[in-house]
Amino acid sequence: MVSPLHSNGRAQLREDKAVTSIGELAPKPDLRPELLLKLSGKLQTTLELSQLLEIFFREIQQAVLVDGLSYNHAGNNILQSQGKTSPHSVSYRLQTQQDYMGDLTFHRSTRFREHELANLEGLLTTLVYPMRNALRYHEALAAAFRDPLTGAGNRVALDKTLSRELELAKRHGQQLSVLMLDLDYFKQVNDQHGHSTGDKVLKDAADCICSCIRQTDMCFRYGGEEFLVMLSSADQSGALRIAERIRMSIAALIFNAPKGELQISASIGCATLRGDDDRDSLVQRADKALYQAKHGGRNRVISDVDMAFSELEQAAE
Ligand SMILES: Nc1nc2c(ncn2[C@@H]2O[C@H](COP(=O)(O)OP(=O)(O)OP(=O)(O)O)[C@@H](O)[C@H]2O)c(=O)[nH]1
Repeated sequence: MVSPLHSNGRAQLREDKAVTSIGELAPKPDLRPELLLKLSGKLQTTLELSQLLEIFFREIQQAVLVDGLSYNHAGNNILQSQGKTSPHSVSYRLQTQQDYMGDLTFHRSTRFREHELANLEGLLTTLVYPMRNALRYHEALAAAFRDPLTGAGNRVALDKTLSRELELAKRHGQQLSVLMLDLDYFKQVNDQHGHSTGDKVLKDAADCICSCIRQTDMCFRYGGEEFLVMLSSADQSGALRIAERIRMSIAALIFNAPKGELQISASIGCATLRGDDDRDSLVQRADKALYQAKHGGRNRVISDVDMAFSELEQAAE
């Protein structure tokens, strides 16, 4: 089903018009069956959402000239666009009886005429099922890279992402920092409050970390109660600031466990990319700093630079 959402220009007439099928909209589409057949065939050649939108945007130009196309699926955090935005736009919601498949907006410098809107609606019917398949593929891929308990990235995602980001940071001379974070005395949480409370604590700690970082940063579950946070474009002082914010936010969490209120803390090791680093050396320095934070009493942040200083001091003694 394709439902008009909102629009401007002449298409404004359609605002709030609830439709249950294309057939209810007047006028009827004026599209060559061969065009629809060809478009349908091309849309079935890919499961990649961006490619699907690219094909759709390119092929519909034969029937209706459009400057740009944007696609938004808030639930899946997807926002994609083709071409350019223009003053006039018309939006449609794509859905079947079972699935919501996002909102699509067409942009143009001139108003859409009624027969063009009817044609767009006709063209959109070819997109519904390929879009559903592309979304399922997208969700399956996302699930393969996500830790099911916490929603953080898993180790597979970490391996892929960190190598890529490290290469990019080096090539563009940008900063990159990582935080290695471990919840303190987590075994006691499980032992005293039960495993399901432990699971809840892990999930809330991951949410808490994500709420302290930017959208371009990423949080991965590294192991049981250990997380790695990748901070793009963050130098040492920026990374320390974020680490401290995370530490304080986790310490402020209050859990209503069956045996009463429970609070937790986290120790964090922080390392910033150096010229001679590879993925392993960067992570190892963050891990070493985390070890220091644990041995320094826990609930604290230690950076690789602090660690280097204390090693120098020890050597001088
Ligand atoms: N509930 C729950 N517990 C987990 C999960 N993964 C690992 N754990 C537990 O996390 C605990 C980690 O314990 P330790 O490695 O001794 O660390 P700790 O008690 O946090 O002590 P420090 O790190 O030294 O502060 C173990 O009891 C694991 O069973 C999980 O997915 N859910």
